[in-house]
Amino acid sequence: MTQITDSIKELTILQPDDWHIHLRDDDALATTVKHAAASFNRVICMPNLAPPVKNVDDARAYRERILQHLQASDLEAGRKAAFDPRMTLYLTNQTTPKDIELAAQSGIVQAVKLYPAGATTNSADGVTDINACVDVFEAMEKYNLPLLLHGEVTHDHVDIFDREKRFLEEVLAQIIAKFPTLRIVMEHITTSDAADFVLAQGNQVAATITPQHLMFNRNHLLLSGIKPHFYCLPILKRKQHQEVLLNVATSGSPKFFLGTDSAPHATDKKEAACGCAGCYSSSIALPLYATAFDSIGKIDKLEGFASRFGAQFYGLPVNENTVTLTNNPMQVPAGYPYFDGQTLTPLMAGETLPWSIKA
Ligand SMILES: NC(=O)N[C@@H](CC(=O)O)C(=O)O
Ligand SMILES: [Zn+2]
Ligand SMILES: [Zn+2]
Repeated sequence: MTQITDSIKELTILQPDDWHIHLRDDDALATTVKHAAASFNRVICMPNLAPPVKNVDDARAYRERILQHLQASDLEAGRKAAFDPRMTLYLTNQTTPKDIELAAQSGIVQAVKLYPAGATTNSADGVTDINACVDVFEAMEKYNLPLLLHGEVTHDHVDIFDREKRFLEEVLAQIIAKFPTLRIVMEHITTSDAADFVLAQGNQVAATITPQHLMFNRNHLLLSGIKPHFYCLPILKRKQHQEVLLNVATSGSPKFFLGTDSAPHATDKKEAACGCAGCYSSSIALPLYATAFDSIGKIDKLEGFASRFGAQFYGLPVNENTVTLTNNPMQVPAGYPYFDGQTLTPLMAGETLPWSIKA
């Protein structure tokens, strides 16, 4: 499907899906849904609302709120029909096998998300003891519902840059050993350790990769003044890790696929003495990924990563419509209007990207 024409530098690929996005709720949806639906067909909506999406009823109600904003938006009819928010349940210490059974039968819940308690934004209700989840993991195996992981340990004494690596050894390896057929996605991987770990497992274990972890490293966050819009969790790592992530994302391995982790926080919540974690990228995600892939001459690998491998992992058909990216530069907006008069600052605000979406 990938068509590259050297002279005009255009790339037409099957419509991508975003397998990890935060749309938030209520008034925030007026901004986030429009941006997501402009680029993606299926999106996996993360459940870390306050309160979280804990069961099928919550998921169904949240999905309805999302779809209402889609109808209210100015999208043309074709895109409306294709946009399909897929829901996740937030795993808590109280989640039961029955919740899993109902989720699997619902037709709208695509996966279950595990946040170690305290690991990231709105994770206070997350799991405190993985051993208490045994019957739930068994049910997920039985009903073939994947487990999505925010893969970081949370002990105070573990350095922030080591938390993902420690999770692989101390938590993920145990889960895989006990539940060998459970399908697992390590979300937003940030290290060569995670890439190697995922590669060493069977096909039931995969990973998503964000645009920021492909394009940036901790120098971008911390050198020449702290840059709050590069702050997300898991935190950006060393350049060596960035390079490995870019290599595996462009390798053609179906274990790695697109998940933006687009995580909106109003500008004044990011540019603050105690700034929130999360990069907003959904509106410019395709130009960002195209720029990252093209930076090492691998733009031809974008379609697999963005439009095929995620669907394949989740057992869904690939999309039928296409999107064309062009090597015409675009300027990233300085900000977007957000609810209650706030603004939202995207990743790379005000900067120029070499790739854009063809109208
Ligand atoms: N990635 C982030 O830094 N933040 C996400 C939560 C998450 O995905 O960990 C958010 O919801 O803000
Ligand atoms: Zn996370
Ligand atoms: Zn996330």
